[in-house]
Parts: sequence; structure tokens; C-alpha cells
Amino acid sequence: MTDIDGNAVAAEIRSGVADCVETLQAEGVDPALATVLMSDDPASETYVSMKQNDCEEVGMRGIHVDVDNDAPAEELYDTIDDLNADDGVHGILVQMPVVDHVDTRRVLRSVNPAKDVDGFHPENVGRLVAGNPRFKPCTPHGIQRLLASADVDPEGKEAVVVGRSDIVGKPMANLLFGRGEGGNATTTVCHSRTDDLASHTRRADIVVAAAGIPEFITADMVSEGATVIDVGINRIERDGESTLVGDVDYDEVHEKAGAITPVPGGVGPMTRAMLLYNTVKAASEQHGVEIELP
Ligand SMILES: NC(=O)C1=CN([C@@H]2O[C@H](COP(=O)(O)OP(=O)(O)OC[C@H]3O[C@@H](n4cnc5c(N)ncnc54)[C@H](OP(=O)(O)O)[C@@H]3O)[C@@H](O)[C@H]2O)C=CC1
Ligand SMILES: Nc1nc(=O)c2c([nH]1)NC[C@@H]1CN(c3ccc(C(=O)N[C@@H](CCC(=O)O)C(=O)O)cc3)C=[N+]21
Repeated sequence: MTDIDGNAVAAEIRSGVADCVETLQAEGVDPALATVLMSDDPASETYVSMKQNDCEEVGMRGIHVDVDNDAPAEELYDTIDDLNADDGVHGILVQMPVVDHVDTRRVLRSVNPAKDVDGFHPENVGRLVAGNPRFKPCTPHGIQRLLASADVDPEGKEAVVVGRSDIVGKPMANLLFGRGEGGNATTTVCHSRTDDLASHTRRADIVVAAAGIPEFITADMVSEGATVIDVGINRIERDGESTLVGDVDYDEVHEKAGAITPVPGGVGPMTRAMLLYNTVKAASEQHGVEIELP
């Protein structure tokens, strides 16, 4: 019934990040995020330009590097090496998916872990799994903040994550079952080989839908009063128009859910806000300047 307003929560985070940027600048550190694009996914360019606009809004330096899709993979690896070596760059994001002739794993392990604001480097993944995260991955971290904003404490609850990707499902599960604030849920991870998905989602107090299938989660799959987090971003044709829908059948499910995130305006803006958060955290740690993170 209640919509969780991702735009509003993200705006609060950005405002806190803007304060951090000021503090850092007063100490002589000009925090900067570098985005790198070598992708043929048509949405990637839009997402990267949104991230650059976000930088501008919080007064942070944004640097963008476009690598030609037809260039040899080495050109991307060299770009990452240059950004790693540049003391003026504090955070590096390589937009996923990269083109096919690039080795994604090599990209992930090439980014200096101290600048890996996505949290995808194996060292940072390891730290997250070990319960000592350096950078929490942006989407799951944003979802943790959305739950807190709606006064939903996962502790002791049944959480079901639909999807087991490295960028959403797996880190989300780790945060939900992990110790500490926003965690301590009893957590189930479902995927395409799960038998009887609905039997799992129906038991959940918290459902996180990240399967990448438009309007996949229907009202019969969630229990009355459950909290439903919709990660999906799917562009579909409806009534001859292109529209954005999530992985949850919002019209149906919002009647039944206790709280739900809309698409757009739910998880997406939070992903971008937590990227800015990780970037000021990175700058603060690289230069030993203390800041008060929002
Ligand atoms: N709002 C945001 O900020 C972000 C949104 N997204 C969106 O979230 C969605 C998921 O993204 P991502 O995790 O990268 O996607 P992936 O395609 O990498 O992963 C999808 C996952 O869903 C599982 N799955 C597929 N079909 C089913 C099914 N029928 N039943 C149960 N599980 C299924 C897959 O299982 P298996 O492993 O077996 O293949 C896989 O684990 C996409 O719509 C994406 O655009 C992504 C990142 C950020
Ligand atoms: N290295 C890397 N890091 C990522 O974090 C990453 C990535 N690669 N590749 C792709 C996915 C997807 N993703 C989104 C973030 C914000 C919105 C977002 O802000 N969406 C708006 C609407 C956008 C629109 O209108 O199209 C909303 O939901 O309100 C969407 C998608 C980050 N990803």
C-alpha cells in the first residue's frame, strides 16, 4: 500500500554527499568519479550520463572516458590502468555489460580495489562475504537504505531474493543475512532453476525481485503486507508506446503489499546515490580526511 519513494531518499543521500564534498574540498581534496563506457547496450549511455549529472548536482568532479566499441580490449585495460594511476581520480566505474571481446573478469580485477566504487573487485567481494565490506555494492546498499526509510528491519524476518547475479542478487543476499544493521534476515536466494518459486516468495516478509523479467512477480506470489522491492528495469512496448516497468506487476501487487518500490523512482535513483556515497568514502580514505557519511 505504501510506496517507498526512492527519489526522495536518494535526494537526502545526495544532499549528505554534497556536504561531504564540501568538507573534502576544504581539506584540499577534490573528489572525482570516473565512468568508463565500452558497451553496445543501448541503455548504458543513458545510465552513464545520469551518473555524470548526479556528480554535477553534488559538486563532484565527473570524468567520462568513452572507449570505442571496436577498439581492441587492451585499450580498455590501458584506460583503467591510467585511471588507477591518476591521484585525482578517487572512484572508477566501468559500465556493465562491456562488449563481448572484452574479458569482464579481467576488467573487474583491474580496477584498483581502493577506487572500486561498484564493489565488484574480487577483493571487495571477498570482504563483503567475510562481513567486513569496504564498498557495499550500490544497488543492494541502496535497497538496505530504502528498507530502513520505510522502518522495515530485516532482523529475524524471512527475506527472499529472486536472482543470483554478481551485481544484485548475491550481494543483496549477503547484506540481508549478514550481521549488523539492515541484516540478520533469514534469507533464501531463488533463480531460474528454483522449483516452485511462488512457494518461496509467498513465505517472505521481504521480497527483492531482480530477475530481469517484466512484471514477473504477481499478486498471488506475495503475502498480504509483505515488503516488495522491485529492482527490475525493463523497457517494453505497451499500447504502441515504449514504457519502463519493473520485475513486479505493480498494479496488482501494490494492493496487497505492505510497502513497495515503484519503477521508475524506486531502486534506480538509490543505486546512483550510493555510487556518489562510495566515491566520497573512497576519497576520504585515500587522503585520510574524515567525513560524516550520510
Ligand atoms: N535498479 C537498478 O539500479 C538496477 C537494476 N537492474 C535490473 O535488475 C534486473 C536484474 O539485473 P541483473 O541481476 O543484472 O540480471 P541478470 O540477468 O544478471 O540475473 C538475473 C537473475 O534472475 C534469475 N532468473 C531468471 N529467470 C528466472 C525465473 N524464471 N525465476 C527465477 N529467477 C530467474 C537468473 O537465474 P540464473 O542465475 O539461473 O540464470 C539470474 O540469477 C534487470 O532488469 C536489470 O536491468 C540491474 C542493476 C541495477
Ligand atoms: N558497473 C556498473 N554499475 C552499475 O551500477 C550498473 C551497471 N554497471 N550496469 C547497468 C546497471 C543498471 N543500473 C541502473 C542504475 C540506475 C537506474 C535508474 O536510475 N533508473 C531510473 C529510471 C531511468 C530511466 O528512465 O531509464 C529509475 O529507476 O527511476 C537504472 C539502472 C546500474 N547498473
